[in-house]
Amino acid sequence: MFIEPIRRREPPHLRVGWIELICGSMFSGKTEELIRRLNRARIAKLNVGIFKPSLDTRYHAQDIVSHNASVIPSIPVSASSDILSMAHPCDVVGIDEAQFFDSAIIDVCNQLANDGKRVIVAGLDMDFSGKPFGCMPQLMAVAEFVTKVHAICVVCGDIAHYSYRLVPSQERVLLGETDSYEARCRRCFHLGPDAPHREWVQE
Ligand SMILES: Nc1ncnc2c1ncn2[C@@H]1O[C@H](COP(=O)(O)OP(=O)(O)O)[C@@H](O)[C@H]1O
Ligand SMILES: Cc1cn([C@H]2C[C@H](O)[C@@H](COP(=O)(O)O)O2)c(=O)[nH]c1=O
Ligand SMILES: [Zn+2]
Repeated sequence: MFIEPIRRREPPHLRVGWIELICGSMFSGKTEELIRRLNRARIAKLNVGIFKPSLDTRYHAQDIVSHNASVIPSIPVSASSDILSMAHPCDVVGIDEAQFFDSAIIDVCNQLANDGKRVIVAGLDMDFSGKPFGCMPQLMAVAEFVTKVHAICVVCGDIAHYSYRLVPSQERVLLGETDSYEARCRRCFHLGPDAPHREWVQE
């Protein structure tokens, strides 16, 4: 488990900020981990701002919702630069689905951290074809802390770090959940549509 660096209450001009990145495949627990860290910051009575790309309307237009139904309210933004002005009063800034943001998100995160804020970003590190997704490689490079979380392969039960797409679209952006994607390990990702899904074992 990630142990948060202590957020001391220095005067704003003395604060040191940083970037934490939470990455992994779909269903790996990125959003749960983001919500966990943000809730702890709220318990510490810090001013927390939470943002997501407005195109992510999958579960809810405004809230961030995990596959396990944890929820936290957020502000949907269409351009990453919108976060800069809105996050001005915040001590802690949470950003979900970072892979969907434009490349300016890297400067935005750096500016927020340079301004003394704790910036916690979650996003998919690879798309459905196994290629690095958008701004994620650059965010990994500039973050002080990177946490890679893993799902469970729904074919064989091993650790999964790929998001296998079940539908024929080749568009990079295709919102969905278990209707359109499966978490798969390296071996089962390459088995394609004929992968033999393990049956439930009853003891
Ligand atoms: N194949 C899977 N592996 C692990 N967790 C899964 C899987 N399928 C569904 N889940 C559920 O998804 C939850 C994680 O959801 P979430 O935090 O939204 O993940 P992410 O943001 O990485 O897509 C898990 O706690 C679990 O309840
Ligand atoms: C692999 C992949 C995923 N997406 C979409 C599908 C979901 O709407 C989000 C990922 O959400 P999660 O919180 O990580 O489960 O991204 C996509 O558009 N393209 C892809 O290649
Ligand atoms: Zn597998």
